[in-house]
Amino acid sequence: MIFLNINIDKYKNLSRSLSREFINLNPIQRGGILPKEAKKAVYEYWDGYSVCDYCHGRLDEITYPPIKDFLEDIAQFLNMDLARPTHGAREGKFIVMHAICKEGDYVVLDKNAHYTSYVSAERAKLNVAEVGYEEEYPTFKINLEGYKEVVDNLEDKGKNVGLILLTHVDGEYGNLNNAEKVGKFAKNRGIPFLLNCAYTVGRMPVDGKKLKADFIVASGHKSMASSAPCGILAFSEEFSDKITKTSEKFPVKEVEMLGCTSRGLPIITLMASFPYIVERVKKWDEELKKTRYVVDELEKIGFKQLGIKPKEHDLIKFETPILDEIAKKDKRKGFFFYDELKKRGIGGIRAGVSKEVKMSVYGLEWDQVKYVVDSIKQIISLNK
Ligand SMILES: Cc1ncc(COP(=O)(O)O)c(C=O)c1O
Repeated sequence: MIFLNINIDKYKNLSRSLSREFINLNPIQRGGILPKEAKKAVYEYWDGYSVCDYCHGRLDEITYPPIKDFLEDIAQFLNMDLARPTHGAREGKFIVMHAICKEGDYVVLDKNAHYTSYVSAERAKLNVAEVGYEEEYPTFKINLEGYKEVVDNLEDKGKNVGLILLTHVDGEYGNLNNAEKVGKFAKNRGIPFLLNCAYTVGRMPVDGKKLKADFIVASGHKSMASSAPCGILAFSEEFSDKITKTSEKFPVKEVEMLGCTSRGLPIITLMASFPYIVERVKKWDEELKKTRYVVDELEKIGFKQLGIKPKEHDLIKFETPILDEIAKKDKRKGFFFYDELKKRGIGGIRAGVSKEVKMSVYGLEWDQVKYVVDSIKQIISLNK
């Protein structure tokens, strides 16, 4: 038999090298840590299509577990009209682009947009046009006024702009954009507006109507304390016909959802974490205090924060010439920092990188935040 050549030992006893006892500073992972209530639900729902016990044809209509209610509640939480589960922010973006744009249309997006915004557009056979920076190094701040110029230029050339996309907070610098400004512009021009909230919904309060968003995409595993892959697409009533269009052959199934999206454990964790999320976004100011404390303290020892100052989001990117100097002398090269942090029970910093580091202390207790700062200071003073 062919499969006898497969070495299956590596699949036995899968264990995670970054153990749960570690303080994980990886910005893409800090917002996805499950509270204990959600961990308990995992035991009940870990089998395949576990949410489908009482399904009458469509995921968003399931009443037990309460997916139907949850979608109404999450829409309300985001101040949007309707919501559907997705497998993540990227799937939400693709759904919107595919449902509302025509092949060859332009998506106008910010230069800090995530790669998945570009790939979604490519998959939907759309073109992209970028809105650039007001300032490059060191803030990499997007010139929001630039949306008008880019749209005007395209329209002057007879191109159709099918969608305006803004990354609410980008994954490179953690810059928070004034979404309301872009939302108002989009409304005035009659162009649908998609706000990518992968890094905001579930971490900080987001009010879709205030920001004039027609669509909000959120990421369960990045920012809503859920297992991957899952997310939310919230949208306004105006676009519901296109987003929720049903199949001709299978009239109960929504085409853009390929019938049903998150049909098992991830959506359970998303729902089980919802009460926790509702509470934690109220503590956003405290999270910003922790973030700013880290920046202030580490700038004292030669780190330089990139992106807009003061921080309005927990993702911090530092330029770290001091680490680079040490790496040049240390036999472990750039790996010394990762190695020294690991000895102190801290993980999530990319191994081998010494010129720039990204980190987040979102959701850590103050004593843990101080421990991280003190550990980094100690590593530098002992190794330089
Ligand atoms: C700004 C931004 N958008 C989208 C994503 C992708 O999110 P998802 O995995 O939910 O598709 C990321 C991931 O890092 C991101 O930083």
